[in-house]
Amino acid sequence: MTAIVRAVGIRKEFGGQEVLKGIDLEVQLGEVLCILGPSGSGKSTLLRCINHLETPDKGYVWIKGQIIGFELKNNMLCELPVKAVRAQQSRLGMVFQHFNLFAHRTVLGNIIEGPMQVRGVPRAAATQKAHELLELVGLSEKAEAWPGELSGGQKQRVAIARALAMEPSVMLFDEPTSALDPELVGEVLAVMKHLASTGTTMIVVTHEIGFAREVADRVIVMIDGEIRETGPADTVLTNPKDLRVRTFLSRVLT
Ligand SMILES: Nc1ncnc2c1ncn2[C@@H]1O[C@H](COP(=O)(O)OP(=O)(O)OP(=O)(O)O)[C@@H](O)[C@H]1O
Repeated sequence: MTAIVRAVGIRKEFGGQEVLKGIDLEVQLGEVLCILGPSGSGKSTLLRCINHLETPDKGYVWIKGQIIGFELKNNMLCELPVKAVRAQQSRLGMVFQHFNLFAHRTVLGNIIEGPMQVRGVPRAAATQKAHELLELVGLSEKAEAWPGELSGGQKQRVAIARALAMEPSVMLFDEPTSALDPELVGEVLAVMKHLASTGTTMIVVTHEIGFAREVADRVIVMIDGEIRETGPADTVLTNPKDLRVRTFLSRVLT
């Protein structure tokens, strides 16, 4: 097995409150991992520590064997300069709850920006790839549209295409459907299901238990900054051992 993501001993506190209490986690090549848990249990913070949008107070994350945010100099770990961290982050496709599209760029402009600016891909190649990705997310006809002309579901599909354009090693989703009207959730989950079926390595923070049950290779449940349960979706969702996980699931499954 090949671990694409390895997190060891991740701790994070905000204002004296410990939000992550020593998280160890591995994600294998092609694996879909869903992170579930009550509001405030630290799911988003864990995701943000994995891609170094938050620097853990303790612990380290390796992406494809390379430690993120640091380099080894004279046998000592030193913080990397911001630009080098950005380059590392570009190997992690991040999809946020609130899309974060550039309002003053067209759909196509949003997708080609990263590959051209960060990876130096020529415009023609970036444009061709963007059209392929728009087809993948079912939005070929929207290439020249502005974000403001799109529904929430369409915006999120563009955000997924934009993340994929960077050819990331792993896709990170932070509650990608939470900001959507209920009738738009399905179209985004369908794109994510398709990605999962193509072997994309994915870490998904979600409240969509149905998605986790259907798509996840593995589920973890976080409670109060700790992983309290981990295993195949069916086992965790139908027969959790941890009492607090059982209480959480009984609330969300009814
Ligand atoms: N930048 C920050 N500054 C201060 N506190 C923060 C920050 N980010 C997160 N927190 C706090 O850390 C705790 C965990 O937040 P986090 O967003 O990781 O939880 P979550 O499980 O993703 O919750 P939700 O499902 O509601 O999104 C919360 O108490 C939150 O208020």
